[in-house]
Amino acid sequence: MKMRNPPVNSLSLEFLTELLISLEKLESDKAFHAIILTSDCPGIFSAGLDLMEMCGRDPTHYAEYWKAVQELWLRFYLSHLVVISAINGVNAAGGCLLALSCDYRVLADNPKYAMGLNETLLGIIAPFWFKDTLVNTVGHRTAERALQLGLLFPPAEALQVGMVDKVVPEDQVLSAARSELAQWLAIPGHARQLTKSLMRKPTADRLLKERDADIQNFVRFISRDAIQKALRVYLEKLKQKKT
Ligand SMILES: CC/C=C\CCC/C=C/C(=O)SCCNC(=O)CCNC(=O)[C@H](O)C(C)(C)COP(=O)(O)OP(=O)(O)OC[C@H]1O[C@@H](n2cnc3c(N)ncnc32)[C@H](O)[C@@H]1OP(=O)(O)O
Repeated sequence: MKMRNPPVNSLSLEFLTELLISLEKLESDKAFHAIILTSDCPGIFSAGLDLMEMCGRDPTHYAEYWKAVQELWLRFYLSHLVVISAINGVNAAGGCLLALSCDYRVLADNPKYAMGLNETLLGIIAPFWFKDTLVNTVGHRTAERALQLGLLFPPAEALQVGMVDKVVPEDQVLSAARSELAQWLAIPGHARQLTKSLMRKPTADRLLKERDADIQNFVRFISRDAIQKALRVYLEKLKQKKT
C-alpha cells in the first residue's frame, strides 16, 4: 500500500477515508495475507494528521474527522493481516502512530527521516491511545520522555529505543520489508492472528469503550481559542521555513 497524498501525505479526512477503504478491501479478499505500508512521496512517509482539518473548522467537522482517525487506527491496529511498514521518509505524529500500529517497522537509514509523536511541539497532546500504542512499543520510560519532549528520533536512535525493528540503506527498505514478511507468513495464520488479538485487544478496547467521550474531548480541546492559535502559529512557521 503506497500512500500518495502530496506534498507530505498529511492525513486529511479524504485521505484517511481512502486508506480505510483500501484496507477494508484487502482484508475482505482472502487472497491477501499481508500489507507493506510505504510512501510514494519522496522523503516523506507522513506529516501526520492534517492540520487544516483541525484548524478553523466547526465542531461537527472536528467530530467527523476524529471519528475517522479513531477508525483508521482501530482497523490498522487490529488488522488480521500482517502489516509491515517500510518507512521511507520523515514520519511525524499521526503518521508515526500508523507505523506504530504495524506488526514490524523497517526504517530507511537517512538522518533526515526522523519519527516520533511530536504533538507537544505543536502545543497539543497525544491522546491516550496514541500514548498506549507508543508505550506498548518502546516501554513506559522512553515513551514518557519522548511524549513530553515531542521527540522525533533519527534512525539510529529509533532503532535503539525500539521504535523501529530494523534500519537499512534507503534503497533496501522495501526488499527488507519483503524478506521480513516471509517469516511472518510462515506462521500458521490463525495462531498468529489470535496471538495478535490477545496482545492488542486490551489497548483497542480502552478506546472502544470510550469512543464517544474521546471524540467529545477532542472537539472541546481543539476548539479552544488558545489551541487554535497555537496551530495557526505552527502552520505559519511551516510556511515561513520556505522563505
Ligand atoms: C485531546 C487530543 C487533542 C489533539 C490530538 C491531535 C493529535 C495530532 C496529531 C498530528 O499528527 S498533528 C501533525 C503533526 N505533524 C507535524 O508536526 C509535521 C509538520 N510538517 C513538517 O514538519 C514538514 O512539513 C515535513 C513533514 C518535515 C516536510 O517538510 P518539507 O520541507 O518537505 O515540506 P513543507 O514543510 O514545506 O510542507 C509542504 C506543505 O505541506 C504543509 N504541511 C506540512 N505538514 C502538514 C500537516 N501535518 N498538515 C497540513 N499541512 C501540512 C505545509 O504547510 C506546506 O504547505 P504550503 O505548501 O501551503 O506552504
